[in-house]
Amino acid sequence: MTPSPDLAPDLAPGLATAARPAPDALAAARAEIDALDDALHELVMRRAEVVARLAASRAKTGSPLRPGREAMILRRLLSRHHGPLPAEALVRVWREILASSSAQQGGFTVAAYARSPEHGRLAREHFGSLTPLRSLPTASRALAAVAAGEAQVAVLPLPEEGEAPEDAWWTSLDSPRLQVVARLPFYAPRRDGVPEALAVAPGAPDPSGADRSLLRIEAVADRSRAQLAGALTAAGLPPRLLLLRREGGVLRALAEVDGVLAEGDPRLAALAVDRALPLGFYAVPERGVIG
Ligand SMILES: O=C(O)C(=O)C[C@]1(C(=O)O)C=C[C@@H](O)C=C1
Repeated sequence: MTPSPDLAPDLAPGLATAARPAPDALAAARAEIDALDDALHELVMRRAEVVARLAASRAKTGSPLRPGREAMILRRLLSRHHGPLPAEALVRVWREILASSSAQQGGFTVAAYARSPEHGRLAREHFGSLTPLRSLPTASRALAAVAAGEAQVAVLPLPEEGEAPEDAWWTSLDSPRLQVVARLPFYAPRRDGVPEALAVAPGAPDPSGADRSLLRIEAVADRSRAQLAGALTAAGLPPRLLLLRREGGVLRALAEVDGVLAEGDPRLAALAVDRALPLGFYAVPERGVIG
């Protein structure tokens, strides 16, 4: 006779015991989880109250959104993180907390030029699942939404060598009015081949302690990549990356340099080019350990 499915565990009692904890062990684990959830919930509510007090005080001026401070918080938590919870899950939880914390201080809308679905997902994951997100068909429309105050931050694809002219948003970024303030994703150990994005917002970002800046260079006379890199290095700004575009007799380059670079920096005066405009900076993303 074939045993009924209900009777099957009795035929392999060892297996049934291993798969299911004894009822009292299950109840005890759940009671412990309930107590921990209550403790976590208390702390999350207390955190939101501190943010509300900060918002009500005049201690903070400027944008509610502070990507540099957020990066410092995440780096600190990642450096103390251990145990079975994946670091990516920790970051996802805190991205939601930080996004709602910014929203608590006045609310914000993201304008994303989602060139691919992955770009849209990057914006959503970074700025939280509850944040209003407008998906716009071009980079210039996303930037215009921020310039008009309809959105507080634009998410745009990371610049690439040889991109289409309409995608090369950095060539016309109206800095220092709008500046690059973050690079997305902030934490991504397993993102090989997945695109990255930059966030652009009004005004200057806060330094995070480990930052990289973007600098737009214009030169009327043609220069080779090596000549431009040499000029930057001679001015104390060795480029980590240099994108070049030649359009209408003007050479435009985008240099990525270590540290914080802002208008008035003496290294800019030492730079032998026609025009050099800092476009903002971002916290160096944490790439974590792959595995
Ligand atoms: O530190 C601040 O300025 C805050 O507003 C607090 C807080 C946070 O929740 O920790 C919220 C939003 C900012 O983007 C960064 C940090």
